[in-house]
Formats: sequence, structure tokens, C-alpha cells
Amino acid sequence: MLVERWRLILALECIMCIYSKPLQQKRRCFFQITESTEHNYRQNKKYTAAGSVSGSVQVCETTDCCVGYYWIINGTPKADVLACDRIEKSCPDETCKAQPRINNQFFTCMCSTDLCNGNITWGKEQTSNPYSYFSVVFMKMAVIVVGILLFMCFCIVAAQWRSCLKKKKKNLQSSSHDYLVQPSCSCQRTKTSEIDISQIELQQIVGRGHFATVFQGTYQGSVVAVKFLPAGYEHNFNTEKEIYELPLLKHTSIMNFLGAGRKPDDKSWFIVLQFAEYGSLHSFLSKQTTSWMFSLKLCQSLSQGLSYLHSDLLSHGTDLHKPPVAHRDLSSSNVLVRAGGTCALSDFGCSTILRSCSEPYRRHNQNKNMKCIQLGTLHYMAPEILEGFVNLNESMFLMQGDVYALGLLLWEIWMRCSDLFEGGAAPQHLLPYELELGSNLTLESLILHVSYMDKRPYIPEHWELLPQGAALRELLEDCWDSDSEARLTAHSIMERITSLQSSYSL
Ligand SMILES: Nc1ncnc2c1ncn2[C@@H]1O[C@H](COP(=O)(O)OP(=O)(O)OP(=O)(O)O)[C@@H](O)[C@H]1O
Repeated sequence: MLVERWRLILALECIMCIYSKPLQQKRRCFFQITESTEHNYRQNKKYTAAGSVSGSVQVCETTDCCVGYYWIINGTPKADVLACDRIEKSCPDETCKAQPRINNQFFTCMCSTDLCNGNITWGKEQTSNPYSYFSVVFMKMAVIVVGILLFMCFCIVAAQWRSCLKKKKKNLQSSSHDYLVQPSCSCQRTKTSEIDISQIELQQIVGRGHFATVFQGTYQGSVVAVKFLPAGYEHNFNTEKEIYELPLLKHTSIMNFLGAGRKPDDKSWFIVLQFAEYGSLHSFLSKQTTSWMFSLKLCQSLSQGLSYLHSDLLSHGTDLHKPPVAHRDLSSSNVLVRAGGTCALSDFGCSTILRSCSEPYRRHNQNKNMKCIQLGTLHYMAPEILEGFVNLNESMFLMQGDVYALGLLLWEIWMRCSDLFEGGAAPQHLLPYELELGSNLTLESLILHVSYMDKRPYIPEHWELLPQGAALRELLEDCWDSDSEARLTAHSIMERITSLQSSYSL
């Protein structure tokens, strides 16, 4: 009897127990395992054993806790592992609160409500918004990186200023020495023939520049080019005319100047030049490729022209003096190609007469040249000009700027020489740095590329295998050296090309 009574009591207690306490459901957690790494493969096995998985949900067998492991990718948390925890742990938080690991690149969280591991939440110090938290982390890193970069830039600029000041000091000494040994300058001009526009029969437009429109025409039975500048461009007109009027400037590699004048109707200025049948070097190279010997002819005449322009000549018989002139705007648009396949320099609107005795003349030219720097073809600007380290009074710097541009022109010509490319397939014509920086290149991108990264146009690797390849590379590198003082002179470039002609005639 007693035993039966006890059994009854126990049965009643059991029923009461069942009805007074709800049936405890098993914890359900989001389940996701990335299987891309060995590490995750191992985790896969461990976490799969923590409960039965159905799709993206796991019902936990041994624990009441969900876990989440998140990587931060591009500032956004990406779940690596979502599962039930493998062993029972204390997990009082209802939401999955982030615990940073590995320098804030990896976070874990643990929580105790169903499917709570699908979203990571952020503590007070991390702010409620994960993105702003990561932005803060990212910002901190960015500030450190920018700080380091600024410091490095400061060091580079300081080093360059130091070396520039040294060079300037050195140059000042050498250029003042130059002034002393030069014969007194004569500032002579040859008399220009004034041309009446009615004497010229104008035909079609053959070119346009920043300021000018150029027509083909006939004058006294010869084909000529007439360069018109609008009335307001008297200054550019005078600068160019003054260069052409310098004594002894006539040379086969400098465009022949025939005269100048002013149109009575619209008051525009004009300069009459011999006509160059192939137009500019730019349009010539755009249309055709050359043989090795033809390319040397172009390069030879081009370097002869610049060497002559830079020369300081005194004719003892006539007492005429040609001062050195820096072109300052050399580009393939300002070099013309004659019918015989030789180059001639033109467009002296930005040029500077060096060692002129007339101080006002030089100042007046300087202002003009600042305008030229803004308008001239960016591609050909030497690093020291891009950085603004050139003292416009120092003749040597200006001539070295021309030599840098000459190096780029030689590269432009040889890149269109079919004999330097397998099967004669020279690439299409490109301006210097067009390949690297695109056709709409900016001053900023050029400064970064040319000055700070010290990069130059691409020299094809296969040239090294050609008999003349090493000599070409060496010549180009000696023209566009970042140290302007280490560059060759136009005269020595001309000599190197002559020796290329005799050593490697195909
Ligand atoms: N003597 C010439 N014979 C044939 N074409 C010529 C001649 N002179 C100039 N041209 C053509 O006209 C174009 C513009 O001439 P030029 O460079 O003198 O003008 P510009 O306005 O001074 O140029 P820039 O924009 O360089 O200042 C040349 O690129 C060339 O195509």
C-alpha cells in the first residue's frame, strides 16, 4: 500500500513538473561555413558536429550559444563562420556583440537567442554603426599612411630643393663666368622685307596652333606658308619675328623666313615662311613609318637645327653676331618636314635670346614665356620645368630643357621606324607619355610620372637585341636624364647620330 502511494505521489509530481515548466526548445543558430581555406575546412568539421544542419539553420545539440566569426573586407563585415558553439559556454548577451581579433580585421561574437548570430552588433567604443566603426578604424589607418606619405614627400622636396639650390649656385657661378668670356653682344637684327598681303595668293589652311592659323599660298612664284596671328597677338608676332631676324639664323634645319606684315582689314599679323611639303613632324609620323636610314636623316637634321640654334656665332668678316637661342617649345607640331625628308625648326613664339645685352628685352620675353609654359605641349616639358625649378635667367637650364624635348622627339621618330620592329610593324604614332598617361594628360599626372617617379617613355625591350639598340637606349637616356646637367648638348647629340649613321647603315 505504502509503495503504491509513493508511486502515485511521484507520478503526480511528474505531471505537475511537466505542466509547470515549459518544454525547453533547442537553440537554433544560423549556419554558414566558408570552405575556401584549410583553416575553414577544419572548422567545418568541428562546427557541423555541434548540431543538426538544415540549410542555413543549425539546431544545437550540446549548447545554448550561437557563434559568429566575421572578417572585415573593404570596411564591411563578411561572415566566415556562423554556427552553434561546440561546447557549452556562458553567453549572456542576446545579440551577437563584436569582439575584435587580429588588429580589428577579424571579429567574433557569441549570443543566446535564436538566429542571433546572423547580425553582428557593436559595443559603445565601437559605436552602434559598424560602418562608422570601420570608417573610424579606416580613417585612423588613412591618417597614419597620409602622415607617412607627407613626411616622405617633404623629405623628397627638401632634398630636391637642396640639390637645386646647389646647382643654381654652381650655375650662377658658371653662367656669370660665361657672361664674362662672351664677346660683347651686338643685338643686331637683319632687315626684314615688309610684305604686302595683296602680293600673296592664299590657298587652303594647312595648320592651326594655339594662336595661329597657317595657310598655304604663293608669293613671287614660290609656294609659301603664311602664319596669321590675330590683332591682339602683337607680342607673339614680335617675339617670333625678332628670332627670325637675328643675323646668321639662316640654316637648312631652321625654317626659311621670307618676311612679315599686317593685314589692313582685320589688323591681323602675318609671317611668311618657306612651305614645308610634309607639314609638321607630328602629321608626318601619324601618316607614315620610316626606314632606319630615313629616321636617321630626320634625327640628324633635327639635332643639327637645335645645335645651330643654341650656338653662339661671331662672323669675323662681317662682324655679325648670332646669340644662342633656346627654343622652349619644341614638339612634333613645331618641327616641320621638308620634301627632302629633313626636319626644320619653326614656331619661335616662345623662344628666348640668351646673353642679350638688352635687359628690358629679356624681362619682356620672360613674361611671355610663362604664358608659353601654360600653353605649350605639356608632354615635352622637362622635369625641372614641370617642378618650376628653372631660373629663366639661366641660359644653361633653358637649353637643357630643349635637349630633354629633343630626346623625346628622337624617341617619337624611332618608334615609327619599321626597321626597329619585327616584321616592319611599328606601332601607331604616339606622343611621349601618351601610352602611359593617356591622350588627355594633365600637369599633375605628368609631374607625378616624370618628376617624382622618374619615368620616361617606354623603350621596346627587343631593341637590346638589335645591333644599334644599346646605342639608341644610351642616347635617349643621356638626353632625358633627370639631372639636367648630366644631359648631352645638342651638338654632341648631333655627333652621336652621325656616328650611328656610319656604324649602323642598313
Ligand atoms: N612653313 C610651314 N609649312 C607647312 N606647314 C606649316 C608651316 N608652318 C606651320 N605649319 C603648320 O601649321 C601648324 C601651326 O603652326 P605653328 O606651330 O607655327 O602655330 P602656333 O600657333 O605658333 O603653334 P603653337 O600652338 O605650337 O603655339 C604647324 O603644326 C604645321 O602643321
